[in-house]
Amino acid sequence: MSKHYALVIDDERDIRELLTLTLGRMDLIVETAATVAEARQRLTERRYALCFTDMRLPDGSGQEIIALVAAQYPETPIAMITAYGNVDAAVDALKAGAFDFVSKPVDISVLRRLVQTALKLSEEKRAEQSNSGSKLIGDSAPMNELRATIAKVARSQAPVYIAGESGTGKELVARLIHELGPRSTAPFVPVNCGAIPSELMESEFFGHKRGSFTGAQTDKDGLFHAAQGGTLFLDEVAELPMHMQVKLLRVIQEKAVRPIGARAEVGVDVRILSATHKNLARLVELGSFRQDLFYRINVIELKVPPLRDRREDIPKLAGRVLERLGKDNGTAPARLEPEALKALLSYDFPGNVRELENVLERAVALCENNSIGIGDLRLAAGERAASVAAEAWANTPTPTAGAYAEPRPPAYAAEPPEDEGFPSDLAAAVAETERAAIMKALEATRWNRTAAAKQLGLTLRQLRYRLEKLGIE
Ligand SMILES: Nc1ncnc2c1ncn2[C@@H]1O[C@H](COP(=O)(O)OP(=O)(O)OP(=O)(O)O)[C@@H](O)[C@H]1O
Repeated sequence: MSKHYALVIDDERDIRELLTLTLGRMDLIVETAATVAEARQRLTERRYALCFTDMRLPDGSGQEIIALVAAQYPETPIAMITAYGNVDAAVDALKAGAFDFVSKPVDISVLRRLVQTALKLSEEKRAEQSNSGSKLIGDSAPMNELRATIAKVARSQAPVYIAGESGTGKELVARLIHELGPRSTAPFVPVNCGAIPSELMESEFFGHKRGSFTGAQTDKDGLFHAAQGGTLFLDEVAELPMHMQVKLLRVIQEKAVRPIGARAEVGVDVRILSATHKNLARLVELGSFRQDLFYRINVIELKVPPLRDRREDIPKLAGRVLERLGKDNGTAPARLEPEALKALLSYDFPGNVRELENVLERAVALCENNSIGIGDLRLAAGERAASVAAEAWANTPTPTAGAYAEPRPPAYAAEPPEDEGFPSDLAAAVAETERAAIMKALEATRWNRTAAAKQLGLTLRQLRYRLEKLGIE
């Protein structure tokens, strides 16, 4: 069993030594701090299985530390060391979030019991956290393997690159890596790199100073700042334009950002996770993604398998989705008729789990008597389903039709404007054309957003962004 660490915070050297000795005999590795400042520092350095703090410290109070631990390190039990008979202080400590207290002079048998309880508590908290792994549904061999890898990489601080088709659960995986790791109490900040206009990217990522460009009316913190101490998840990382790739590489190497218009750089402590449904290694070969950045973000690569490679997970996933939809609608979960389940099991799901969710949501709305028949699923014909998504991966675009090339003309023929005159409101006219094109693609694909995005030469994310912007449900 791995050893547990304990932190003893007391300005009296005798107490520190006594507790170090006693706890050491209980197989704990003890570290000490004599001030609030030192304790804060220690707490950022490691996860303690247990903490003890004195009430009065030269630069603050034990209460302060208890509140800090309760808020930021909830998995660490903390006990207050109080003067004998000081009931009020003990009660206050418990109210602030301490799990127990010990009175001076310390009684060794009381201390022993307290340590045992604390360690149990600490284990329970950890188990609770690792339970969040159950958010990832599926018991197939690839999913079990994925879960084990997630648990392993969560402990490391290395950048992880999550590869996999659209809708396979890459963002979910990124969240789990964050939640199961030591940064779980700090923010998880997801960024869709495909949805930020290129000219705003630098300011979004690094922030800006007031007046640094037209429109910069106030100081603004960037995404790196928002993720300080936590995790920044770069989704659709293949969509980063070249100039941002260079800047990002620098930030990762220097661990510092310089907001636009600022003189000095600011240090950042952020773990980088990234994902794309494209084949990033191919994009590197084609020259549209920098190799040096690829190596930096791809220290560990994690592959999320497509749903058609783990069909045995479909019934459980469908069950969970139907349960959730039932709850949302205030009804019992809809039932899948055997034929419908059979159809789901043999469908290819180019849009993976997200498509399964969409298919079921539509089916619940269409079905009668809360029972989903094969017709309610409206699955696309077999050949069409044959892996639109897999194509995005395998046929990663040639340099001319690449991620940074001009968008391809859509597969449907855009109709030339009937009137040769100028529109009186260009923005509205553009939005109208965009809406018409999107609606046409959606109807042609029976609202299969993955397939529609493909037809429009967009990523699914880009399509979703536009749907939201145009208010298309
Ligand atoms: N194994 C899973 N268990 C439960 N839900 C899942 C699983 N995989 C995916 N999902 C659900 O499917 C949806 C899509 O997942 P997510 O957004 O993580 O996919 P993605 O791979 O990041 O997609 P994209 O490439 O489009 O960004 C989400 O609602 C997510 O909760």
